[in-house]
Amino acid sequence: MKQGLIVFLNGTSSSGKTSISMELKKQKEIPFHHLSIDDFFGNYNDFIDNKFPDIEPTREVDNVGQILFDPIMSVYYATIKLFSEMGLNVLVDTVIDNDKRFNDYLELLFDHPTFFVCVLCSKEELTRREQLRGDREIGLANSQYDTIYSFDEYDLEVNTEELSPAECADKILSYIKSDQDYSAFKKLSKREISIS
Ligand SMILES: Nc1ncnc2c1ncn2[C@@H]1O[C@H](COP(=O)(O)OP(=O)(O)OP(=O)(O)O)[C@@H](O)[C@H]1O
Repeated sequence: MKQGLIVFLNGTSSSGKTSISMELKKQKEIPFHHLSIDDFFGNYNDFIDNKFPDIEPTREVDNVGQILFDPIMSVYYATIKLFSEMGLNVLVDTVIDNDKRFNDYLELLFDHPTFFVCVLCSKEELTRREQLRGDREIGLANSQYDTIYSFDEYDLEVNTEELSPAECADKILSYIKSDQDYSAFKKLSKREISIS
């Protein structure tokens, strides 16, 4: 049995990853599961932000985020891998916002078919979308920009300022159906992590 294809959508917040994922899920030719990091953190955002609506904590803990963050990421990684092992195609909707995270993904996916897609958008348009959405901090995408778009290898690039989500999804599907290789991820190397 073949491993499931991992379509890895890399782009800043508001670049359009979820919108493309929804279009890919809508079509029935190639079935996909959508694995969004936002869904994995959904229940825990208040803890991470230190907001406790009901009962106030009686002790201070500095690294609440860290205590929860790493285990949640591990569950996310394990789910991507498990789905692919089960022969299910997955849409990985996340942000690679630091080098350690990138190294984790490289280690996790090096022996799985990984289609690395750059979901690109200009800084001006990202800010415009943040203002329209109202549910993302203004400037978040710009603060992530240089790190997230620092990779020089992709199998495919989609520009969400020029193409609608449906057109981006079509481009991704055409690539998959063309039976071209998924080689970008394998060409990337682990990054040096500086310990300060
Ligand atoms: N191709 C596109 N053209 C125009 N607007 C778009 C396009 N793709 C997404 N948008 C708009 O941009 C906003 C963010 O889209 P979306 O939620 O898909 O981004 P995202 O990358 O998943 O963001 P996040 O990582 O913050 O969850 C939405 O308001 C959406 O309607």
